[in-house]
Amino acid sequence: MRLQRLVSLMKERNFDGALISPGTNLYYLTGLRIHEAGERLTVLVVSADGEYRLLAPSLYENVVRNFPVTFWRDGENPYDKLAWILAEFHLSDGRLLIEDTMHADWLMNVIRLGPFEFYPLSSLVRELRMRKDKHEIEMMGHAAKAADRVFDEILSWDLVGMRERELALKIELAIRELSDGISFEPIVASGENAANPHHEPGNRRLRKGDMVILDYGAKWKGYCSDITRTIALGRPNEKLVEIYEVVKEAQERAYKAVRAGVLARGVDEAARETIAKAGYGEYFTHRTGHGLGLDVHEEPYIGPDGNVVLENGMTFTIEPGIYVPGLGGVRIEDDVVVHDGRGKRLTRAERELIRL
Ligand SMILES: CSCC[C@H](N)C(=O)N1CCC[C@H]1C(=O)O
Repeated sequence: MRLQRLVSLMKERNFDGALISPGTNLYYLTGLRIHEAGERLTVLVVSADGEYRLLAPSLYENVVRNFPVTFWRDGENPYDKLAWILAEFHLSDGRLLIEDTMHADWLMNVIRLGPFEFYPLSSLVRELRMRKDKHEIEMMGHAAKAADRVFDEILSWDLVGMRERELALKIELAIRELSDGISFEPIVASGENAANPHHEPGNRRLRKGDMVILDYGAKWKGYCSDITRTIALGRPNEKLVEIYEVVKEAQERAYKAVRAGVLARGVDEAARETIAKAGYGEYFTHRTGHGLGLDVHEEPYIGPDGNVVLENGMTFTIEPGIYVPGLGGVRIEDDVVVHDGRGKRLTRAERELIRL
């Protein structure tokens, strides 16, 4: 059980306890899918002795079953109950791991409960989550397939004249039809807007001559995909067509650089060098990729500072891009798993330039 693996790591690294609020770590460790209950304190308490208990609002009485839990009702002070659980688990001081995304006001109340030293939970859980098991990779495969299928659908739509935000909504609906939901709000960046890697889709209408960046992802049983394709409408500027080929080459070289045993930054270097040699180094303004799993951005990060040694079972994106202000941009992204010592693409949509 994953919670037991966390407890072993806690013992090994001299942590006394952990407080885990709802999110992907709680889901990963327990299988509990608890939606954020806003301001109502919800937290899993884990001790290095292997005891654990969820403290949750009574709203969840019908949701949390077969799991050790203490409920609190509106009108009660949940921090009194948290203090009792901590006392029961002999956690009156010491080194506590805290979920990185815990609300600051919850944390401020926790701080008052004892002379604890706080550490980010991610410092331990990242080591577990970075290495995916067979089941997780299978789920990511499903999420990636859904993304590929959505791309094929997009190609059948009448894109010229559509507003970026309309297309983003259509993409979102198509993803929801084929999967459990979106990994993040789709990016549709057309024409000169494509020079912004995180462009928020707006009212601009797609027109002939545009290069359009489409970046979106699907979820399957909590696991994310994340794909980017750049397509041409009509006949775009020749410079952008040249840029497309450079980005495609950079993406392929980075993909080929994936090996178990190499540093993540080696993969980044392969993409960065290709783009720099073609003269566009200053226009590649972000890392080459990021780990992918229950979160759309997680370890291992594939950037110039990526010091994780790649291993079988690690999953991440490879997504170099070139962004020229006033002209536009190109990004090509696939999801990759390290399998049998090498990279294997999970997303397989067409990578040659498609002209519609
Ligand atoms: C979660 S929104 C961005 C999704 C996108 N695929 C992405 O991860 N990136 C786009 C530009 C670089 C990269 C990033 O690191 O943010």
